[in-house]
Amino acid sequence: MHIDQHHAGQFSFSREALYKGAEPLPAERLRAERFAEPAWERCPRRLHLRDTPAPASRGALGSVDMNPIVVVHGGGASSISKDRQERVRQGVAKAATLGYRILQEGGSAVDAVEGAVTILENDPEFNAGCGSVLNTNGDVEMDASIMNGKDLSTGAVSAVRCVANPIKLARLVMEKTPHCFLTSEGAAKFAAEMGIPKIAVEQLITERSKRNLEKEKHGRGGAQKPFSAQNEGTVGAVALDCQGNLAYATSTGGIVNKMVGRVGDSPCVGSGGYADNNIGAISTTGHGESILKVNLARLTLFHIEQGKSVEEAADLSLGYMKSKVRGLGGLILISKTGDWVAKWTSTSMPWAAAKDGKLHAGIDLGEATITDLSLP
Ligand SMILES: NC(=O)C[C@H](N)C(=O)O
Repeated sequence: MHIDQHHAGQFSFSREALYKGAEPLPAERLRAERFAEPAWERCPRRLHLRDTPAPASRGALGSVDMNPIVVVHGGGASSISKDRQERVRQGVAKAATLGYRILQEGGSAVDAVEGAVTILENDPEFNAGCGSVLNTNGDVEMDASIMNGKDLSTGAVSAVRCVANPIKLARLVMEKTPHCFLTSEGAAKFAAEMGIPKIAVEQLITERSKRNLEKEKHGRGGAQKPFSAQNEGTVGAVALDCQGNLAYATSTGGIVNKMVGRVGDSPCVGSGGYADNNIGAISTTGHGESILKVNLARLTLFHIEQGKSVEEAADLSLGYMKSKVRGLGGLILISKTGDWVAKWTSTSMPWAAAKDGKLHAGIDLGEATITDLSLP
């Protein structure tokens, strides 16, 4: 099943309009405002965008001209069955490629992570958007968050049901409200105000998620395991744009057979992800309750601040979560200098990274392929 969702910004409100009851601004104008500056200002020295070189003064800015990078994950997992592996591989590759293309075309890190996560939410192989796991009532309740490392602005939603792309709603919370986090009915009401189409929850439910709920309820004696085979597939992305801005996005259906109203780590900034241009950007996955207890995302960035490499920081925080609360998971991380890593303590974690025209990807430990990015 595939859901075609109009861009959430089709009919958006400006912040002022939202609070003064004014007319909505057409998406075209909002987009025009966002991309008002010349292409070279958005992506200096990416001269394939426009042949006019940037004035010399632009080059004096310290934070511009970074090599763009996008890294995505498709969730820490116990194992991924052979028949799904190829589809999962293609899903993360497609998301990383699209995110990278957004950056190459002058989009921001926030645009890239939103775009990449939207692709994964629309892919029923992953536990986010269409394909989300089911709660104990057989219903979908989704969590998502996004953060802009430039100014630490952040938006999150939890327990949302009838939207195709929770990550787009999280971005609207970030950009169109004075708040950071909306939940349940409040989030649904806001989605309606933003013109996001309401969809039937059945459109998000797949046969696989129904089977997984049955397995979890009956096949395992009804007990919730800390991180079972059915709890895979949360999605996330981190990006560094050519102006040196970092961002993260994470989206999930949570864990199978969860209690109604359970909120995991993914929408909680500091646990499900974090982005700060002065440090790095990270998106996490795994057993949500464990991730929340150790604030996995911010803990990892703390190690970077202490001078650790991206590998060391990932090993330290994932190791701490394992030893302290016996929690398994994974993460993707880009430092402000453009070092990146994908690491996990679960059995596997599908991931893909796009940088320098190359696509790196893998699922299992020790597996990494490098291919040329197929860009138009
Ligand atoms: N697969 C996952 O990453 C699950 C997610 N962290 C949650 O607990 O909600």
